[in-house]
Amino acid sequence: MYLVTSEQMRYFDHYTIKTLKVPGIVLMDHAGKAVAEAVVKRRAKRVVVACGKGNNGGDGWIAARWLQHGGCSVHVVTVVDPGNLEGDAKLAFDMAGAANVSWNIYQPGDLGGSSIELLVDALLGTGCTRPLAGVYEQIVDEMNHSGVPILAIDVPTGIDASTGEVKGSAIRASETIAMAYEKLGTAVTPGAIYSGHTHVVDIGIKAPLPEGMASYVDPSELRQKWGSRDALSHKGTFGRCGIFVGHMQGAAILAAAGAARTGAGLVVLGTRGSISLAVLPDYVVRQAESPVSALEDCQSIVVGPGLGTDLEPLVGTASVDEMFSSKRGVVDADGLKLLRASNGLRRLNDGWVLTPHPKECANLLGWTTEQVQRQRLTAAMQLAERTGAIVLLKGYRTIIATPAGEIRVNPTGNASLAVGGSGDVLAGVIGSLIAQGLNGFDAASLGAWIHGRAGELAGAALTPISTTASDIVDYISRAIVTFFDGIGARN
Ligand SMILES: NC(=O)C1=CN([C@@H]2O[C@H](COP(=O)(O)OP(=O)(O)OC[C@H]3O[C@@H](n4cnc5c(N)ncnc54)[C@H](O)[C@@H]3O)[C@@H](O)[C@H]2O)[C@@H](O)CC1
Ligand SMILES: Nc1ncnc2c1ncn2[C@@H]1O[C@H](COP(=O)(O)OP(=O)(O)O)[C@@H](O)[C@H]1O
Ligand SMILES: [K+]
Repeated sequence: MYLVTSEQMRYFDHYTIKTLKVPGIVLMDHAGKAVAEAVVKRRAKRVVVACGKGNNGGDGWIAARWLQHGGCSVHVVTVVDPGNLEGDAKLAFDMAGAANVSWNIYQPGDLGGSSIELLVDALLGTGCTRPLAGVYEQIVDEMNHSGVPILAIDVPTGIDASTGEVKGSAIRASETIAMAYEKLGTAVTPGAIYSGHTHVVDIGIKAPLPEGMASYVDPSELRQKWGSRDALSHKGTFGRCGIFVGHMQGAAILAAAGAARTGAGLVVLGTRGSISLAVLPDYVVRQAESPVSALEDCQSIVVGPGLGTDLEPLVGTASVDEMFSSKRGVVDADGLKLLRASNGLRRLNDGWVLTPHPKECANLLGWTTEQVQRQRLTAAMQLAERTGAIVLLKGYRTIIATPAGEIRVNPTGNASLAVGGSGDVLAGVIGSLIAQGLNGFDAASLGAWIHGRAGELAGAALTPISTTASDIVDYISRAIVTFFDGIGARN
């Protein structure tokens, strides 16, 4: 499912109106009617629509007209004098006025009526370009404190529709009705948290899609690229995934388990010393002067899980430098510190996937963690551009960014994954997919999807409270079954 920016949405609107000759008011009528239908579905009978000065407000006036038409008790509170509306929004107001929709210009306290069952946010949509102030800030705060559920039209007011950033106040909606496409800013956090459930409605927009649009990670797209196993395949067909074992061996073994469950032909634990933990016979253990030489023949290397902080002996060694410049794989956790210490984030190839959590991302960029969490999309894109690698920024609605600026957002996963070792499993899963031949972007996307779904399934069966990282590994197989849902697992 595509996720669009404000700029792309403006182009789609423009193309539909100018090239396909569909008048803007027709699109707005479809939009307003879809909102009214969503309100009726919620069985709300007493509704207040808060309208702003742009076309989002126009959608609100039209929704009010349709609600009135359907027998609902509806009232509009507007933050601008309707006499100052322009274009389609003015037409929309005229239509609502002719239908005798009641309205008044917003006065603080207007929304205190205890009989209101639903508020509709038609204040600002994709045109919101600056932090809310004045009357917009006032009404948004009043709506948020009213205790009444809010349905947002297109984008909750105050969210940057392109980036998900919230620069000041913003509407906290329980539901968002998105016109034509979901906006990227309501798919990623923090915007996603303000949007509640987002439903997309078709309002008749049509235009040729530009290259490289952002999207949710989509199994139907990735099923074409991964999972088929023909009769003549052998373990060599599915690659060797190497795990660079450092001092904290438990994390490395979790990564190995994630890699094995995701189908690498062989999982190799490369170590300088010996492995003191019990290792399942599913993995091969190799000792060498450097873990890198033990993993020489691997198609991907997972560096970080269990590496430990004693990086001094590794920094600047020829084998580590050679690994970052010529191999492919995953860099996670302390591997990210090793990468920074080794090459100061010099350019990697996009066969490498960096998997920082927000604090690690902040350290790499020289930002604060709060800054990363406020601007997750920008952070992921900047790190990808700076390093030349694929960046997977962890957390709810994990973002996967390429150096060229392509974006995918992972829709799976919940707080069941918030447990030590969960990230180690993810690194192994992605490393396994790279070893099987997927490119870094697809491997990171599919890995995040499978890992997230495994966490959801484990949490549903075992409760999110008691799900462990090993449980996530155990549910990877079931996650893969749901990945192939509808067509059954490949032979
Ligand atoms: N014909 C079209 O273009 C259609 C537009 N649609 C709706 O129109 C919306 C986009 O309309 P607009 O481009 O008019 O944008 P908005 O309705 O979001 O409002 C933009 C206006 O608000 C001002 N503004 C921006 N940030 C502000 C802030 N923080 N405080 C106060 N004012 C602020 C801008 O200067 C501009 O005047 C979409 O989200 C969608 O709901 C849909 O009806 C489909 C058709
Ligand atoms: N609330 C959540 N919703 C979705 N995914 C989550 C949530 N909390 C954690 N995760 C996921 O769990 C993993 C945690 O990784 P990380 O922070 O590296 O943990 P660790 O270092 O303990 O293994 C990441 O993939 C992250 O996206
Ligand atoms: K809105």
